[in-house]
Amino acid sequence: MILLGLTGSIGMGKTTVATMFRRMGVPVFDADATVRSLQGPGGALLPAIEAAFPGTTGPDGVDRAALGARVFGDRAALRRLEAIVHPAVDRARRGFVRRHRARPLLVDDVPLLFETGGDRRVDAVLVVSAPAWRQRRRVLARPGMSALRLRQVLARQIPDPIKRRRADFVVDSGADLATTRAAVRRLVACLTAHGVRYCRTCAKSSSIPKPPA
Ligand SMILES: CC(C)(COP(=O)(O)OP(=O)(O)OC[C@H]1O[C@@H](n2cnc3c(N)ncnc32)[C@H](O)[C@@H]1O)[C@@H](O)C(=O)NCCC(=O)NCCS
Ligand SMILES: Nc1ncnc2c1ncn2[C@@H]1O[C@H](COP(=O)(O)OP(=O)(O)OP(=O)(O)O)[C@@H](O)[C@H]1O
Repeated sequence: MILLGLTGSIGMGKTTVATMFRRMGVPVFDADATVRSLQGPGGALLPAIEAAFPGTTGPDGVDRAALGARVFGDRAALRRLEAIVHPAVDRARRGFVRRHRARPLLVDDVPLLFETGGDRRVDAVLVVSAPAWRQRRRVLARPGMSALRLRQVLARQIPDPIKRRRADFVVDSGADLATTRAAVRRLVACLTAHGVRYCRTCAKSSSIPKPPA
């Protein structure tokens, strides 16, 4: 079984590509959704988070703005939060892998895969990437998003060119959805038929798209 890490910077199309994998029958573990459910109403992590960061949880779960204000900009506090959140996400992921262990390919969708060292636990990494101007246009079209907030998020993420360099595979999401879907389909077919090592060679010879870093 191959565990493929799926990542990409904000607005690059990672969620869209994760949906494409699901529709092709590939099980996808959604790390972000897992965090949200563990931190949501009645979530298993609420007592530990309240103990470490008093006043940041309530009947609706974690107050993300309040918790963000406590941890972003304070490295030690963020590490304390991660020490609560990440082991629980790892447990949920191990359960997901166990449930689907008979499948040839699983996807681990983690927005901060490289930032949190998750690339070490997967067999290969797929980065979804588009030109920066297109990313910016997509993100700024979202309600409540501003140029300042985009700058702040980008400052906390490893830059896209470095992600692409570190990736085994890159899917270009800069063109239309059909082109991206075709690239995902080629990757699924190659990985399930031949495995990671062979597909890395395919990617280099460009039958699976890997734009230059
Ligand atoms: C502090 C929280 C509640 C703030 O939530 P909020 O919805 O306001 O922001 P969101 O999660 O969308 O993060 C905004 C941006 O901050 C950055 N960021 C979030 N968590 C981290 C982190 N652990 N390390 C570095 N950057 C981070 C990302 O670039 C992200 O795009 C939330 O980010 C959180 O619980 N983070 C810690 C858990 C974690 O590491 N999650 C991600 C990986 S599993
Ligand atoms: N070829 C393409 N591939 C992927 N997404 C595309 C493409 N063309 C247009 N889009 C659009 O770009 C947007 C990408 O948003 P998406 O939520 O998938 O990104 P994301 O990387 O998950 O973002 P975030 O990290 O902020 O959650 C969607 O609205 C999607 O429809």
